[in-house]
Amino acid sequence: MTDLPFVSALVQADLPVWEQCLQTEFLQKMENGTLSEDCFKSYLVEDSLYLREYAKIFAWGMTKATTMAAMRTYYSLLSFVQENEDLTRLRYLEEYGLREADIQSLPLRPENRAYLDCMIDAARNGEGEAECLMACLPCMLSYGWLFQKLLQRSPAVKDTYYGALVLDYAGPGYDAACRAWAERAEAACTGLSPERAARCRAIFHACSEHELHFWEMCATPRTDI
Ligand SMILES: Cc1ncc(C[n+]2csc(CCO)c2C)c(N)n1
Repeated sequence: MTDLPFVSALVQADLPVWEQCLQTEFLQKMENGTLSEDCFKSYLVEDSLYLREYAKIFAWGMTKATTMAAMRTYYSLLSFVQENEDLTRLRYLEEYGLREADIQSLPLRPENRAYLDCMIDAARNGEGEAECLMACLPCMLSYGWLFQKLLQRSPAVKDTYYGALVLDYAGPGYDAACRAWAERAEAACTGLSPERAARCRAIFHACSEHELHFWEMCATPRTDI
């Protein structure tokens, strides 16, 4: 991504945070095959709630779109999230006897709520596409980076129960999607005033930190499912 200077600099600056994500108890256990199904089930439930709310970031983005190109970015992101995020997750949920409809009334845990509030605030109160995309990007790019690393370091993970999830994010299809989002974010962040560029960097960084807190939270399962 050296041809995307704004986005590359963001990623470089936050690699230490993403490295910390890899060191969290949840991902370490996923990598070495000792993650309990309780923890994983809890992650799936929390993440399903997260993804439902995550869709609203694009809704806020759309209200501010000034071009058809921006509109298209939002709806293609929205449909990608709904289609790609859902397949594997719904299959796992089903194995636990959980249907998506059954978990909708569960409360979001505080770390999840705080992360979503941060993203929604950026999309709702930011000036436009740049802020909205900065809020979404760490979630998208960190997953690609994390699961590629995990698979490189421990190829045997693909033969574990969690292999399907890892492969979803570590493959070339997901990588190509990340590249397309990064290009879109680069275009949205090119030529911003220094003040606005700094605000965008702060949003990206805050969201990377929230990803870390989300992984940390997942080491302790929910007690209400
Ligand atoms: C807490 C949390 N953070 C990131 C993702 C990953 N993710 C969410 S939307 C999206 C883009 C389309 O797939 C990606 C990669 C997740 N599932 N849960």
